Amino acid sequence: MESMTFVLFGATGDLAKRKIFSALYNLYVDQKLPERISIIGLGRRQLSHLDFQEKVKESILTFSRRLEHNASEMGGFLDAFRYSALDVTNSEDYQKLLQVVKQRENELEIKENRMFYLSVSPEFFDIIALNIKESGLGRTNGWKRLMIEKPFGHDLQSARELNDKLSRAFEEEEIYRIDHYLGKPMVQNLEALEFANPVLQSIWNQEHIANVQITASEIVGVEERAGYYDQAGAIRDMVQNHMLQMLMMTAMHLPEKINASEIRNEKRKVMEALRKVKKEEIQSQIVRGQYISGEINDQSVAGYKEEPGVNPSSKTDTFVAARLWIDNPFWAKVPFYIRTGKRMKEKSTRIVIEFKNTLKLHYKDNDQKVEPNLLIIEISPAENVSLQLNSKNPSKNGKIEPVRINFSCEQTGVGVPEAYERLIYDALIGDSTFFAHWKEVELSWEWVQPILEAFEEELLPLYEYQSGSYGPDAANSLLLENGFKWWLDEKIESKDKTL
Ligand SMILES: NC(=O)C1=CN([C@@H]2O[C@H](COP(=O)(O)OP(=O)(O)OC[C@H]3O[C@@H](n4cnc5c(N)ncnc54)[C@H](OP(=O)(O)O)[C@@H]3O)[C@@H](O)[C@H]2O)C=CC1
Ligand SMILES: O=C1O[C@H](COP(=O)(O)O)[C@@H](O)[C@H](O)[C@H]1O
Repeated sequence: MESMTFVLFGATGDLAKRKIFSALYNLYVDQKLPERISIIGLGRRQLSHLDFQEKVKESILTFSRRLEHNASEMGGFLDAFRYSALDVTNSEDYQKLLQVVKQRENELEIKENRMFYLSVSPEFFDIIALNIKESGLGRTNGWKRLMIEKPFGHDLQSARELNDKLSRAFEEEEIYRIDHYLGKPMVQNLEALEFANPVLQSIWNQEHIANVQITASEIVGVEERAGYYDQAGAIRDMVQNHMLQMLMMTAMHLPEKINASEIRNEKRKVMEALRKVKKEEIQSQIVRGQYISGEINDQSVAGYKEEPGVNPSSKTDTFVAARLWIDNPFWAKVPFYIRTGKRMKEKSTRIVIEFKNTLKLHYKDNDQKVEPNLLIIEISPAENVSLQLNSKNPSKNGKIEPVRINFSCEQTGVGVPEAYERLIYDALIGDSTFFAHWKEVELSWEWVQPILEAFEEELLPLYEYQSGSYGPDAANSLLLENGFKWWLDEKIESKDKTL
């Protein structure tokens, strides 16, 4: 790999501490960083290089997936780090930064390849890009790249404005928009699952599939992020990005060639075919909810409005479910259901593909209930693929019962790279397959925009749901109306109450 400089804005922040330093360290230990790399951390506070290196070390000891550390390896890694105090709004600080970058490039004989990682509040994304351009940091005779965290905009207009500003300093192919769900091994595996298995490929369409269900449920509540979350809600925090990315990865068509631009092209086509929800139809296609107090794992937890920092009369959605239709020949009659929520019964991200149940007809004259075949892709915390088939149970007089066949794909553990490692590595080698292209982001905002407006205009109810439940009952009705149910939910919980 070519030598380079990695400039980290927000190096004193939470994300750097919990994810980025460990990811870089693990890449270093796995020999996936260039031999010569200069890593420059930035933040407003004053820190010496040594203090900063000590902070990096502490983060790694606390958060790295590795349990054992070799002292000389750690020393070699920390040696790459320098710290420079910089206020992102102060253009003179970028001149100082340029000098530090150049000095290290000279010392280490590093090519002018520069990666800029923005792990700071999104309000700073545009000013930083502008200053990178104007200071000369972006004028290199190597490559330059920008890695950018979410959220990318607050709505369609702000996302477009941000993109316009970024594109004055960086070309689209130089921008790596992180969606950490695209770094999850099983999301990356979706592509192979379909395309590398002709048996699945041949039935991955509306002729054989009855519906697709994508769930991302969380046990945690809003935690310490009320300031951000109360303005965002589940629709911006999860649906606009992670849920729609999972939908694109599931529904995209096999490209002629499997490479970044072809895959992103196919994903874009899915979004272009995604039927827009008209405002007057939103109430019948979208369900929103907010958690109230309840019990999770035998612990009482507070309701959303009682959480620190949340407006006590907040109407923010902490749960969203939706029925979506993709108007193309592959998926025309297949409903896609998505749901995501905080303070739900379990932490589970999964995709369930329900196949059409033609067997019902054969068994209609006897008492036999035949369940449909399911393909269950568990993304996290378990990573697994299983197939639900039907089989005779000899101990029950040959009664036909569903059985699950597991193809264990467990990819966790100390030896397996985490999402941030995969994504940072891909960006370092210039592979943008698992980053969100601007077109995907824009089309996602276009789909979400009328829903945001309907929420603001109170065009649909905000259902309460108890913490520790599967969300409001109305989310079950979305499926029941088409004769389906959410698979893998143990039972349907209490009746809904509107706020
Ligand atoms: N934390 C997480 O788990 C996740 C975070 N993200 C995203 O990552 C980004 C960073 O989040 P997070 O680390 O949690 O945020 P923090 O608030 O913990 O850190 C913010 C960082 O920005 C720096 N900073 C703030 N103001 C300035 C300024 N004027 N000039 C220079 N530096 C400044 C701070 O440094 P100092 O105080 O020294 O100035 C600090 O290093 C955000 O976009 C967030 O949405 C995305 C997914 C998950
Ligand atoms: O981006 C986000 O994702 C997390 C959930 O991520 P996961 O990897 O734990 O499934 C969510 O908690 C957070 O609100 C959101 O900003």
